[in-house]
Amino acid sequence: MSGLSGKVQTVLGLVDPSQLGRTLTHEHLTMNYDCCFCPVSPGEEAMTTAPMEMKNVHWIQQNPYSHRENLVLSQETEAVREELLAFKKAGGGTIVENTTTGIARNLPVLRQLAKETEVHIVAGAGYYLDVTHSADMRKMTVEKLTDVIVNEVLHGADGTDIRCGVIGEIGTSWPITDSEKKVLCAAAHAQTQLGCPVIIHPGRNSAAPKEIVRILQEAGGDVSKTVMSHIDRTIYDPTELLEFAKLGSYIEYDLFGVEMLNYAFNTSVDMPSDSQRVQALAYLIKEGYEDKLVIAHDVHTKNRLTKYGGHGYSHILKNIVPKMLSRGITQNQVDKILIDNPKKWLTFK
Ligand SMILES: CC(=O)NCCS(=O)(=O)O
Repeated sequence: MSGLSGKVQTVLGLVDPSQLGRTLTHEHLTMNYDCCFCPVSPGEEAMTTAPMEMKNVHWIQQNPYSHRENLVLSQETEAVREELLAFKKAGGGTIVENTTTGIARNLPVLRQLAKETEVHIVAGAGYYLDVTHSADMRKMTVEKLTDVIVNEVLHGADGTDIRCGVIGEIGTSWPITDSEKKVLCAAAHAQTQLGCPVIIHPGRNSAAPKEIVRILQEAGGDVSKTVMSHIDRTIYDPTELLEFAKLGSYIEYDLFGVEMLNYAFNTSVDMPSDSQRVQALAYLIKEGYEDKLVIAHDVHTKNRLTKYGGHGYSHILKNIVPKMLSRGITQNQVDKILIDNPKKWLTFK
């Protein structure tokens, strides 16, 4: 294991796990999502470049991936700084920033935000979806990819001395591509060397999380120290959910705040509401999984910011926690989900 054992690595250095407090395990503070632009139906093209103003807010909320400017969260550092101060005031402590290579990770901005707001920020190592993999990166062997990821954690990423404290979000499509399989194996090998947390973005198919766990395990990864993201839009069937839960990863409901009729990336599924997300958490708690749940908003487009009429980074603390309590989830269970589980996951072995 590395010299990081027993610590959490933030963009400002190592901290004792007891310092983290309430933690959102999957957010973005600066990124660019151009790679996932969704074309609109004929006749609606003008909306893709419509100004981000009040009369267009509802359309953008319903079609977030079809509005060009909405995809450029990296232009909103000032608004994000204000939001982080509000998050801290609401009782928040730590944000895991999941932006990896391919969607414009910007570590100097993360370090600046952490200094200015005193929110702990943990940055992500590794690579996003296949669609963002460069020609050079595709030529790399698993061993070379492992070296890159290990280096991002031990020495710093993107030519900086700013170190990542988690591997991911590692992007996977469905079906998982060959290049993504190589990255998953590299993530598992790097995790074995470092004893570090890993977080995965599964493809949009209920079979995807299980298949990812299989690949990670075969490569020697520690699934008990891995978060499976976006379960909200991936596994709906309660029986399938329990089958997946048995595999032992953390289960992340991370689209809190998203209320959307048609989910453009997979129109065959109905995106759950926040109330349904809380019901899913209550169900998994009843089935004995309170030690394996983590939650977040996965802010990754501008419309999610309060500046644009969105819910911001404090929605969980201000609105979802009271809802959880009103639906029979105890304060002790809330604290596990927001404090204890993230702390355990983020601490290097
Ligand atoms: C940045 C990112 O990967 N967000 C996930 C969006 S999705 O709709 O849940 O796939």
